[in-house]
Amino acid sequence: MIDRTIQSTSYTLFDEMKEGIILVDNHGVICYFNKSAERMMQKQYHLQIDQHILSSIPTSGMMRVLHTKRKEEQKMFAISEKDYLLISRYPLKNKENQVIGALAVLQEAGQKREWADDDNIRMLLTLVLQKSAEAYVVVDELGHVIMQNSSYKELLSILKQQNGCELMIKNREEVFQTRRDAEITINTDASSLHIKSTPIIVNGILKGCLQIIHNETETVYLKNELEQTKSIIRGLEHSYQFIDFIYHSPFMKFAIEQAKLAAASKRVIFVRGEEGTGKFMLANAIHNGSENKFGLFKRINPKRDRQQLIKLLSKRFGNYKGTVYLENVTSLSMDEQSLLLEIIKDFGKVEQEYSLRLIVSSPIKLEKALIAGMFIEELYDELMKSNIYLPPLSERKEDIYPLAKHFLLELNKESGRWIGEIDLEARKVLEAYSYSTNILELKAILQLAVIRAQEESTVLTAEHLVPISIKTKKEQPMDLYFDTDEDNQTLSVLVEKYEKVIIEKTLSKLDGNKTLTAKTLGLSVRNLYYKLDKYDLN
Ligand SMILES: Nc1ncnc2c1ncn2[C@@H]1O[C@H](COP(=O)(O)OP(=O)(O)OP(=O)(O)O)[C@@H](O)[C@H]1O
Repeated sequence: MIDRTIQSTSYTLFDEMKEGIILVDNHGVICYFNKSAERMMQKQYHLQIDQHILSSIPTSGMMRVLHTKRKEEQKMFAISEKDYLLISRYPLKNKENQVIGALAVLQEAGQKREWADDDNIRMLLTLVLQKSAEAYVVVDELGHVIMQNSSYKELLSILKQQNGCELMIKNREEVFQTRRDAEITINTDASSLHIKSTPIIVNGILKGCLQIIHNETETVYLKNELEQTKSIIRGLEHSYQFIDFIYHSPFMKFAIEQAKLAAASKRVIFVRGEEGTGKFMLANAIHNGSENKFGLFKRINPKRDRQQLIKLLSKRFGNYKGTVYLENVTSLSMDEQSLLLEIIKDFGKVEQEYSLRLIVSSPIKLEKALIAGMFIEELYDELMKSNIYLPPLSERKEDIYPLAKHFLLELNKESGRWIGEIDLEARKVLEAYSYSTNILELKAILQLAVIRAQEESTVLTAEHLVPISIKTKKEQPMDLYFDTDEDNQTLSVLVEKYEKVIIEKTLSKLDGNKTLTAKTLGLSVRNLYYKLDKYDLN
């Protein structure tokens, strides 16, 4: 029970207060409430002395305070959907610290505010919008601007240039019609703006629209930068200059001179040459020697890079500021050839301004395809107008030795060896060899030779050039176990015997490497396996 003296002195005081006061005993029974409390509560609740607080206010927190013995300050309490009270509740304790009741102090918190009508909220919103890096504009249902932030104002000049204001209105009208979010992106070479419009609906009524403009120009710029950097890195991996070419032959000298001239012109260039003669290397050097050198160098193999090929043939590389290297032109279908012909003709037109540089190559003699009716004659004529021929190593033997020395140096660097010399016999062997894949094969042979050479070797000898030694030996009398005078042996038996010994010897010389053995003997790996099985050499 609440002390009677407290009661009498407090009640007179409480009656005068504008705050509402409600007092309950330790059981939660209402002992007192002042006029302010009655007035504040009457919209929803009916307070009555000697009634339990939960009968008057079912959601009251007084029982909790009695139980926890802890005060609660400035808690929001809803009287109706719009009206709120701020309530502080205090446990009342006697001298023995026993809870004898609880006191609630009620203050009016006012009405729940309408977003747009309330100055404070408007101020708060404006502050948030102003601080945002995104550009915002809020318009009412008639399209009048209610709020806009500084980022939006900054973007206005770009928006105006790009027809952006009209597009924003269109986007907003779509929102008004559908009452759903709508988005649009405005892209130009210089900038990219993404606009998102959201309806503002209050109590089911459309009040306006919030438009957020995200300036992606910087992102796009950074993306482009990244692409360019990547392309430069990619380029560096396979980047060639004219000075990287090793040659002594007049043929190559002529080809390089032609290529330098071609790099300075805008013509479509056709590079001809057998496999591994340096067509890619030359195309890349032309790119790096041209004004397109900062653009990407795209290599398109018609069989592998279908999408890129389609892009090229449908002229979607129009303003591409790099070089497209289309290799293996003979593998294009006739339809594709005629599209390519159209593009090449376009390049020839004076009025046609192509920033793209196009280099086409073919590893086989086009004449063969032409005679077989597999190549469009007009395309052949067009290509041949500016063709550069890279001869096979057999036609420029004087290049073999300097090339071999060059690759040897590279291999030394890679493997930490020092084979600085190629002896005379090895040189002769290298120069006499008939390379089927030209410089590619020369490189492979030297690679293997370095592996085979002793750790401390400083001179490359013919002994190290295994595949070549064998091929050369094939032309000369061979030190194989083979006797054609043997009686009672048919030719096929003799051939098989001979074949078996050759495979066995080659395999052992190549340290059991089946791929190289197959390559050296001109067999497919599958065929070699078949023969190994047949002669029980596994
Ligand atoms: N004159 C040269 N000097 C130095 N290296 C060369 C020379 N010619 C070619 N190479 C090298 O030989 C290898 C084969 O060259 P590339 O790939 O350019 O030949 P390709 O004719 O394009 O071959 P494919 O017909 O297989 O496409 C490359 O590693 C290249 O760097």
